[in-house]
Amino acid sequence: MTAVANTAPSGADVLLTPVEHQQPYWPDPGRLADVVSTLDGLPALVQPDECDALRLRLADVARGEAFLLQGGDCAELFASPLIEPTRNKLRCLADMASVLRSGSGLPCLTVGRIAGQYAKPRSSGAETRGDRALPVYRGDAVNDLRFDTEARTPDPGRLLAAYRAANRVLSDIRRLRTRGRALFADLGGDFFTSHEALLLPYETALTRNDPSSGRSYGLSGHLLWIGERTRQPDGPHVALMAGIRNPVAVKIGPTTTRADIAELVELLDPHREPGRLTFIARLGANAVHDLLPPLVDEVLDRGSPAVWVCDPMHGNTRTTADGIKTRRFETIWAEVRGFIEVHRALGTHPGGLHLELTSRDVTECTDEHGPVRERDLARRYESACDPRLNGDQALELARLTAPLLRPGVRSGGLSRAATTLG
Ligand SMILES: O=C[C@H](O)[C@H](O)COP(=O)(O)O
Ligand SMILES: C=C(OP(=O)(O)O)C(=O)O
Repeated sequence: MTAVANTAPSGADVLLTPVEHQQPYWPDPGRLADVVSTLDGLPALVQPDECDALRLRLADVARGEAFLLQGGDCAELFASPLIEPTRNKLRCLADMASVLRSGSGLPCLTVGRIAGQYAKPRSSGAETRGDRALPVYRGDAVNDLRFDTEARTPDPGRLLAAYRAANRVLSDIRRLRTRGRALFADLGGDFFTSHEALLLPYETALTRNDPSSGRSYGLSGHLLWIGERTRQPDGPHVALMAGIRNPVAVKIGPTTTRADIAELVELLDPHREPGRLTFIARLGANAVHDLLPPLVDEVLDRGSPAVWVCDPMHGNTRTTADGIKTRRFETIWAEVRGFIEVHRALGTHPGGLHLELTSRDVTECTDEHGPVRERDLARRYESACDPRLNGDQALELARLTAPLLRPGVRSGGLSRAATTLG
């Protein structure tokens, strides 16, 4: 497959030209080619059998026999005083998983937005401060958050730095697995990585053939997802994910149609394999009741066993009068509740949560009944991109969600899919 890589036109045009498929303009195509060839020669970050193991665990979720907790940073950073130790990230997910498990009676599968979440799709190519416009920050794998021209210029060398950073985090996870028995017991015995497969040159370089099965795997992470902005059925991201054997997910926003869902199912899971495909709905608290049912229905009509996960973050972002991007805890919770209600009404399984969160005591999302009001946001706003739940908010969301998972039909989606398949 040919990776799409945008190269810069010239000068200020870089700021103004819309980018294709969310690929940054790399000003030095020769350097990009060198980096890709270096990445081609580096060892895979994860192994095919680990991806297969996750697919099997996700099949349990597809059958309604487990719940998925997927969470972590909006944008991981290479290095910064704000960087959170891997152990703390895993502990936060482990605490949530314990609460979800004991409250719901279901096993909880934990997957981090971790060890690869270094690239961000953006709504605009430029960020303007005062009278100065620069390329927007697209994640540490592309450019630097600092607002100056050099820092914001996409640098292909950062793709190699992303590989090294992911490798370091994976080493941390492996070390914790050996030494942190209690931590891994709370995580559910195992832990998997995931990120948005956004940067095509990077993801293509880490797509490898597995000699034992003869199949291709995306070996930059266990679960790779396609974002809401790059989920076009005829786009390069869907084509790349269609060609790999990993479990894959697709984020779906409010403009998603039944026809989109139908095409995505055919392209990404033609064999209707439980655990292969996950839809991550991020529809917004106000829209979930109206928009989700026809999409779930289309999945059922297709005989697809796709897992349904709720991302209550990305459909509920707002900007304060002071220009701070935030989300209300109450609205996040309302979307989770709506998502579960829709699935209960349809007899399908509300399979999981996908959250931007941190164990750190940040003030990025407001909570009307907790300590973070709008006036507090600037106090400890550390995210490089979107607002995350802090440790207390994340645990509270798990506490509220768990009891709603207990009653109800647990195998609706798959059993209706099986019936349709005859
Ligand atoms: O995390 C997701 C996206 O990258 C983010 O929501 C885009 O934010 P923007 O609208 O500020 O570009
Ligand atoms: C960009 C993201 O989400 P979405 O594609 O749903 O906007 C994300 O989860 O980082």
